[in-house]
Amino acid sequence: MLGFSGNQRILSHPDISATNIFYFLLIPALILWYVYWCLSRRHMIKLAKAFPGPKGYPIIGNILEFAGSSIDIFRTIYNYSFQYETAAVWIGPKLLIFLTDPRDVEIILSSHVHIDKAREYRFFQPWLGNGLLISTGSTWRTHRKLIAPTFHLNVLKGFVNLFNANSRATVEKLRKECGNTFDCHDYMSEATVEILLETAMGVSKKTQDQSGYDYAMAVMKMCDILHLRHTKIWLRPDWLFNLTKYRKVQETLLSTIHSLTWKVLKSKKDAFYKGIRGSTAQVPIGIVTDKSTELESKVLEQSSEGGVIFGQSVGIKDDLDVDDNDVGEKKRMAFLDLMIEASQNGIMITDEEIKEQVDTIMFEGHDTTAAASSFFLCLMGLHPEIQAKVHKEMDTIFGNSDRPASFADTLEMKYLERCLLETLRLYPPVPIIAREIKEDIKLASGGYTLPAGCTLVIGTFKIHRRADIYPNPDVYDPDNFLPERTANRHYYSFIPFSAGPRSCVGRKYAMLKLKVLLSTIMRNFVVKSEIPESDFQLQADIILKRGDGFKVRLEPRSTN
Ligand code: HEM
Repeated sequence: MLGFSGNQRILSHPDISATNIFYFLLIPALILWYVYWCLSRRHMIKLAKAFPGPKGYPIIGNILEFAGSSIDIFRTIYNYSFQYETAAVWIGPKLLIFLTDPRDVEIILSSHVHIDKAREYRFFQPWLGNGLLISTGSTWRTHRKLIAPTFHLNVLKGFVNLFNANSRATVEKLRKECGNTFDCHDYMSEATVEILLETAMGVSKKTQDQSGYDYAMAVMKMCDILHLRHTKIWLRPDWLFNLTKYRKVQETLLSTIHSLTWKVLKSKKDAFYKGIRGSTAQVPIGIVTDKSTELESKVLEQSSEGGVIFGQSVGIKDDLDVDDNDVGEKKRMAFLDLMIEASQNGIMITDEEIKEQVDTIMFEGHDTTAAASSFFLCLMGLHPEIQAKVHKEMDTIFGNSDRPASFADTLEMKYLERCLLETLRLYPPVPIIAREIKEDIKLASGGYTLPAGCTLVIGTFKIHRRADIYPNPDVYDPDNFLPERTANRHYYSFIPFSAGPRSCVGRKYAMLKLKVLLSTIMRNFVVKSEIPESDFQLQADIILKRGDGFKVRLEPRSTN
């Protein structure tokens, strides 16, 4: 009673309100928390101090420099990369360490331990669930083992007819744009979504009442929201994000995206129960290409010996390069066929988990290749002399024939492949890779040690433009990928598909599909482009794109 009346007296005192008491206690509590927080991070702060990097303000660090649009942020980071090869940057309490030395990158990417994605990937969770891109630990290991063989070259060869059919359909759509200046990215996005549906997912694009275009647009807008959450600190906590308009927009976009994934899954399961295996998409008459040739077998033989296939994986063998003998007949299935078969045969994978993997492959498999092919076309338009060599190669392989490209033809597209690799060097669709570092790691360069608890950012874009690795690093020069030039380069100095155990599972799929799609386009058109590379407005919202659009003009090729 006494206490109650005492409290009452204090609270009714004109100068001591409940609010005053709250602030009176809050301030020391905050100071105590800050001191505790600093003490608990002493080790990280000490190791971070050894790194070079831009000076920041107390508490907020360098946050103000990363507050602009995605184009501004990209420019800030790129400009800093000239000042600092390795840099520590504080975004409020968060420590980011940027690496651009291939020797340091190798330590991280080749490791089977440092495979955890940065916390920022959690923003993908409502969309991709626990799919391959963001999962970790035993879930990731089990699913990676299941999924990697579905992108083996022997599976991919079976997709060539569908790659051709869809590439021809794209050419017919593009024909209507002849003479106009237009953004080719929309066409590339639609094509890459539809190709994925018909190949890796094995369903006909015609069974979807929603077009690949709507899906691609929803994915693009979802990436915008995720990018906002990465760069605007107030959108990071879920409870604050949920109060904003973006939450509602995200829900609508995810409903478009997930409705396609569920439809794909249902359609594939229906086919499975009817005993249908393989893609249900029809290959138009006249598209079917020749079976294996001598050249094909020779190159495949080389590939199983040393991973020599599609230039970018020279000398390194990973889980996509398993020998034919390691992959039993049963396992040689396309992605979704295998997922469904596995779930029916007692392998513990639920429908929800399959759906998360479908979402992951659909996202990773379309937006990346759409960006790569759009950059490729812009660069062709800007370099007529290089384009002429691509045309010459096409004429040498196909003559005057308009036959579809066979797998063996793609192996002969050596110059086009070099142009593609050079495009991925200058404009890697995934411009950075981020990891959560759980233990201190000694780096190879500069005597630095990465502190446990930091977020590591591998600057692929900058690594690809290091003057000590690539002479004239900003110049588009496909000869950078001549065998004699690649032979002496550090393997981790070209990592558009990442590398090591968490490398891109779809890299061979991507290269084969891009070769068929781009060769079909190049056989039919001359590409023109007026905006010089120095005026490209690069923006890195998850996938590297041009903020100003991928503007090109097409003219029909007279030889066809
Ligand atoms: C030019 C095209 C592509 C590029 C440049 C690319 C690049 C990458 C990169 C850099 C990563 C690692 C990301 C990270 O660690 O944060 C990655 C992972 C991944 N990519 Fe690709 N990708 C491409 C095409 C594809 C395709 C066509 C597919 C599937 C059909 C695919 C499926 C995946 C998956 C599932 C992962 C996660 C792998 C794992 O964590 O185990 N990608 N990709």
